Amino acid sequence: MSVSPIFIGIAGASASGKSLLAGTIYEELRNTIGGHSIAIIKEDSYYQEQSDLTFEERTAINYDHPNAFDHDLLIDHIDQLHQGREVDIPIYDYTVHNRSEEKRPLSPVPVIIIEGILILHDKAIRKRLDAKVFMDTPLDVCLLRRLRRDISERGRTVDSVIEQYKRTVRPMFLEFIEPTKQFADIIVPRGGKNRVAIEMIKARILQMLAN
Ligand SMILES: Nc1ncnc2c1ncn2[C@@H]1O[C@H](COP(=O)(O)OP(=O)(O)O)[C@@H](O)[C@H]1O
Ligand SMILES: Nc1ccn([C@@H]2O[C@H](COP(=O)(O)O)[C@@H](O)[C@H]2O)c(=O)n1
Repeated sequence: MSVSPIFIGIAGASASGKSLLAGTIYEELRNTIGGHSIAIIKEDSYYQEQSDLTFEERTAINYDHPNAFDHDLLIDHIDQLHQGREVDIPIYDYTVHNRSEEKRPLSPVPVIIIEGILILHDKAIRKRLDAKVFMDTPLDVCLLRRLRRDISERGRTVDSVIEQYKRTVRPMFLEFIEPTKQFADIIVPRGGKNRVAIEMIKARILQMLAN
């Protein structure tokens, strides 16, 4: 019998703790429902393919605008998984601002967490989610965390992180990301280590699985 997954969406500013929250729920639920019962999809995997552009051209792109994502492909993958079919998820490489050659096959599993800055922006995605979470972490905290992470993990410099923050990250957060808080079922203050929020989301997932 094929599985029709439950989809949980986690949105919020860059470096607000979406990946940490998703990873924590994943690790802790694995112990309860089994490792083959839960998976994470990153919206970042669906940044537009842009091999036709030079590295300099790709560096100049606004990666915080909804148009930077191929949401149609993400929607198609959600629907395929919903129908019990395996999908090939692109793998994104931030250091070159492009998809890599490889893909990650994902079979339908009972619980799929989808996390990304604009996961609640698109109505067509929202209506496919069974629960919607928004990380409400203060922007100054996000900037400090992003600075550290992007330098150690995404090949960036202090100057490039600050320049990008002023040019796109902050303005696009205010224009496109923060307004999606209204669509959330659960708003998580402080970030990915909020224990009460983690327990509540896990309990809700287990309840949905039982029904
Ligand atoms: N509550 C927290 N306390 C300390 N560090 C955190 C916390 N939440 C996230 N981080 C760190 O901040 C960085 C960004 O978090 P991440 O979960 O990757 O954010 P997002 O997925 O929203 O971009 C990571 O290095 C992560 O380990
Ligand atoms: N080539 C890229 C692609 C994306 N970004 C930034 O990533 C942020 C979203 O990812 P999070 O894990 O931080 O939620 C987004 O704010 C983009 O600015 C990038 O810097 N380079």
